[in-house]
Amino acid sequence: MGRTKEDASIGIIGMGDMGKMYAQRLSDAGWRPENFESLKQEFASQKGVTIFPNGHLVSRISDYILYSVEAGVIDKVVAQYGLSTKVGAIVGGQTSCKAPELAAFEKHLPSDVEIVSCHSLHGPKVNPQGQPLVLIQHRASDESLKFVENILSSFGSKHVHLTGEMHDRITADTQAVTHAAFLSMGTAWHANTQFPWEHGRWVGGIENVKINITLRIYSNKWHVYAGLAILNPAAKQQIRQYAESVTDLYKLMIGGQREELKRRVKAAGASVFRPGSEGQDLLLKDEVLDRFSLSNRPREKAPPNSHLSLLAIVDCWSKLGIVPYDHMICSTPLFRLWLGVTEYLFRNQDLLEEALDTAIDDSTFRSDDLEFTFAARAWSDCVSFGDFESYRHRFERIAEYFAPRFPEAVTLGNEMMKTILEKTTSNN
Ligand SMILES: NC(=O)C1=CN([C@@H]2O[C@H](COP(=O)(O)OP(=O)(O)OC[C@H]3O[C@@H](n4cnc5c(N)ncnc54)[C@H](OP(=O)(O)O)[C@@H]3O)[C@@H](O)[C@H]2O)C=CC1
Ligand SMILES: O=C(O)C(=O)Cc1ccc(O)cc1
Repeated sequence: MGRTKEDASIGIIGMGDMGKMYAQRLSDAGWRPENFESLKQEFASQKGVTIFPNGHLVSRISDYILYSVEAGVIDKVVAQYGLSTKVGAIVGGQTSCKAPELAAFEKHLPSDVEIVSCHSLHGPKVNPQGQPLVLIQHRASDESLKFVENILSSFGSKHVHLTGEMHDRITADTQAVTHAAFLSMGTAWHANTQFPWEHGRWVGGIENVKINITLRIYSNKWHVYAGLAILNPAAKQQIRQYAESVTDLYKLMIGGQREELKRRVKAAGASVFRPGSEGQDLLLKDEVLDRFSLSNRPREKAPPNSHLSLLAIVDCWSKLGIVPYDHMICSTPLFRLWLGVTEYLFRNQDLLEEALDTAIDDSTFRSDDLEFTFAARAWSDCVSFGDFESYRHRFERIAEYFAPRFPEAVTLGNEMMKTILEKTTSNN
């Protein structure tokens, strides 16, 4: 078709956080994205960006059109603008779950339109340099794939080529279950009316990661997490298994079944953290993690914690036959942190023994773990029922509780991510 990136016109439909990030980065590189009227002001000084009042005007003049809207409305939005797509253009989407996105493209786009979708595996505030960027050549020539790769090359991201189906399976393993764990932590703290940074029980590196990531998620938009969990069929099963693992381990803890608990957790650990990996560097180290505390309490020795959330993720991975290291190439920053803290616990035999003995002998964490168990099951039900409104309600109620600390948590969380990400690239 003879398109070159120099004279290509790039259209973005959905100028939210991700759409704006793409617009800024693509225009820096000399292309033109667009959107609607209210953004004119914001982008007035950004060279190469034209804001249009609607997706029809974007679609009819663009060579590559990227839908960056909420996953739950993708069908409606493509139905709305799809027929205005320029003849012979390429269309893609940025939603976090590809099955509904690709189905919407197939259903509503004219047959001369090619489809190359994408997914930046990080949030809008993370530098895309070196982060994974999934590309899906769904209905397109090799030449058109190259054209899109060329356009997005200015991000400096690592291109990962997958089918839509592979993408959804991997992101269910990496994203959906990770979010379920942190959402459950926030729910449990809220249920016990705790702000964890105000307690001596949650000090130290692992706890800093738990608190900062939980607040980071709740300070974000609910629909991002709801969409990628509810619309991805593989996610339901993963999240359900996580809730079952939490419940089973909690029952062993309150039943005082020390030997059975140790046997089960260690067997799961052996299948996830394969023998022979002992000599390898840990993804995260305590001196790094210790720096990022929301608490102004003096740093004491971290008190023992049962770490139910971490024991359960390893049990869950083991039950589903998931080896999380296999997904590093397609991992998000949060997943790498989550794997990092889990590995930190499981590759330190003393720490793991201490957590397991604490779970049996020390009742300090019982009520927290009880609420965590309820929370994991409730999030799993919410996702299984496919209920966006109740997801939104649960999410926003808890977000409101933590909101006063968001500004501080986001600043600290960004710093923590930046430092830790330098040490945990997706190559690890
Ligand atoms: N945030 C993140 O960390 C990441 C998000 N994603 C995915 O990217 C997509 C966008 O997410 P994000 O930018 O965070 O969410 P936002 O809510 O910030 O952006 C979504 C945007 O789509 C717009 N929109 C909805 N319907 C239409 C329409 N008919 N015409 C034009 N615009 C429309 C919304 O406008 P309005 O507000 O006016 O309704 C909003 O600006 C989602 O599918 C998400 O899953 C992918 C990677 C990371
Ligand atoms: O890193 C994470 O898991 C995030 O929460 C940010 C995020 C959210 C949605 C995506 O589709 C990709 C990245």
